[in-house]
Amino acid sequence: MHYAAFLNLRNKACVVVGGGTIATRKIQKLLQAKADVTVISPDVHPNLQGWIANGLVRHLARAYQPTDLAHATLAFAATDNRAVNASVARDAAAYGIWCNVADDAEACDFMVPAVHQHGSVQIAISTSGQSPALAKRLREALEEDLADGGRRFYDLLTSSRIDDAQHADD
Ligand SMILES: C[C@@]1(CC(=O)O)c2cc3[nH]c(cc4nc(cc5[nH]c(cc(n2)[C@H]1CCC(=O)O)[C@@](C)(CC(=O)O)[C@@H]5CCC(=O)O)C(CC(=O)O)=C4CCC(=O)O)c(CCC(=O)O)c3CC(=O)O
Ligand SMILES: NC(=O)C1=CN([C@@H]2O[C@H](COP(=O)(O)OP(=O)(O)OC[C@H]3O[C@@H](n4cnc5c(N)ncnc54)[C@H](O)[C@@H]3O)[C@@H](O)[C@H]2O)C=CC1
Repeated sequence: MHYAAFLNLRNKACVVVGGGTIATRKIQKLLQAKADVTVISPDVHPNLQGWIANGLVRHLARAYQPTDLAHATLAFAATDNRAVNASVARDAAAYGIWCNVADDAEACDFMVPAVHQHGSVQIAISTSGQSPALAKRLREALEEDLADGGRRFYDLLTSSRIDDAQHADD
């Protein structure tokens, strides 16, 4: 079982290796958290290109080098090359920083959950890395229910309140 936590990444140096679809998804969430993002990749996804042009993301347009992690707080290995991702994870460990590895749940120091957000409330869903597609489906089911009035979700909250009250009487 992993330890669930919400990170304050404001102004923290986050280095993302790889600039494709998955890197772009991770970076979108990092920008929402006001992290200081550097992406290292010879080419980048069009959305990422826009953020780079707007000065929201720093881009090193080349292949990864081990010293790229020297001043990072967190590392994200998100290339389409397993060996490169494994090197990023190894180098991060040598620098004593935590690494998310997009193609290897076992190698992750931390994993990114599926998140439903409403204002300052966030509901994060993880399957402990066992089924990311299920985490996504659960988030979508929650969002569909909430868009439809949230009856199932509120029923669940109410029933757990009753359980809590019963336990309090024990
Ligand atoms: C361990 C983890 C590491 C990490 O990335 O943090 C990881 C790992 C892997 N994902 C893989 C596949 C897919 N992942 C998704 C989607 C999401 N994956 C996310 C998180 C995580 N994915 C972490 C565990 C989270 C947990 O605990 O459950 C989400 C929740 C968050 C996010 O990425 O932002 C986001 C949904 C966001 C949302 O919509 O809410 C989809 C569907 C899609 O993309 O539409 C597919 C195709 C699935 C299919 O086709 O079945 C593979 C195989 C890759 C390969 O070999 O090709 C690996 C590698 C492995 O499993 O070892
Ligand atoms: N964790 C997750 O949620 C998911 C993970 N994946 C995994 O993520 C990996 C990446 O997927 P996509 O983003 O769709 O691939 P993609 O092909 O869109 O992007 C790969 C990126 O890696 C870059 N790259 C390749 N070698 C590099 C190097 N040596 N240094 C720096 N950058 C390098 C490329 O320039 C490209 O920008 C896939 O291989 C897959 O295994 C796939 C689906 C979901």
